[in-house]
Amino acid sequence: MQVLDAESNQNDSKSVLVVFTGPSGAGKSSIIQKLKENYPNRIGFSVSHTTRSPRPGEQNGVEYYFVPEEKFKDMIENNEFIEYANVHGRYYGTSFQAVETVLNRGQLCVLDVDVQGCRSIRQRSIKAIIIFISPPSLTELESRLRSRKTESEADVRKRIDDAEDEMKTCGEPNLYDLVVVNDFLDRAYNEARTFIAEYLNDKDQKFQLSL
Ligand SMILES: Nc1ncnc2c1ncn2[C@@H]1O[C@H](COP(=O)(O)OP(=O)(O)OP(=O)(O)O)[C@@H](O)[C@H]1O
Repeated sequence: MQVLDAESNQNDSKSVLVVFTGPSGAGKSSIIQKLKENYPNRIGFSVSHTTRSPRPGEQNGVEYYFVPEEKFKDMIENNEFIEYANVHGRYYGTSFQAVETVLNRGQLCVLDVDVQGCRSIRQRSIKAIIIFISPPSLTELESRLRSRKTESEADVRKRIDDAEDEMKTCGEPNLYDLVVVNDFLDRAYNEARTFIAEYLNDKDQKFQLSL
């Protein structure tokens, strides 16, 4: 995985936006975590904007850029977001600027985005690799969510319901570059990693976010 190992040589430090998506509990964070562990200097994360209030200890520009709703809406109007969502009345978004900051460091910018966000990325013709992480089955997904013990019973049910719809998007043409079934974590991780490395090997030009 030479191209993923490249650290110091500027010419080898190719950058690309890598988007992971898929149902809650499918294993996106687990796979991203392994990429980060194995390629600590190659993987970067952009700082998102949000209208929610900072929690104790959170700093503006570190965990998030904390902005008033008016400012967030101005940014939407000005097309400054690659994707954004309103979750329980609070806005969250990934700005072009934040992603470019990571890409300009010669890093891969890794995002975890919902299916709607992926559609937005495709509609805007943003150059990105989009990888859908699929659970082996909904039964296995449910079992993993329960074992994680981070959700209430109602939240688990909601996630399983949403997962059924999200899984249907796997068959949509031109939405995802790769669908990885996360049966065994190491195998799924290797499949995603190999795909990214091959993409980087293919593209000689410096990565440009906009067409
Ligand atoms: N291949 C696997 N086999 C068994 N368990 C797994 C596998 N991959 C991940 N898990 C476990 O399943 C649970 C869900 O994984 P993870 O938190 O990575 O999902 P996620 O897609 O990031 O979810 P969310 O979108 O809710 O953050 C975790 O407890 C994780 O340790």
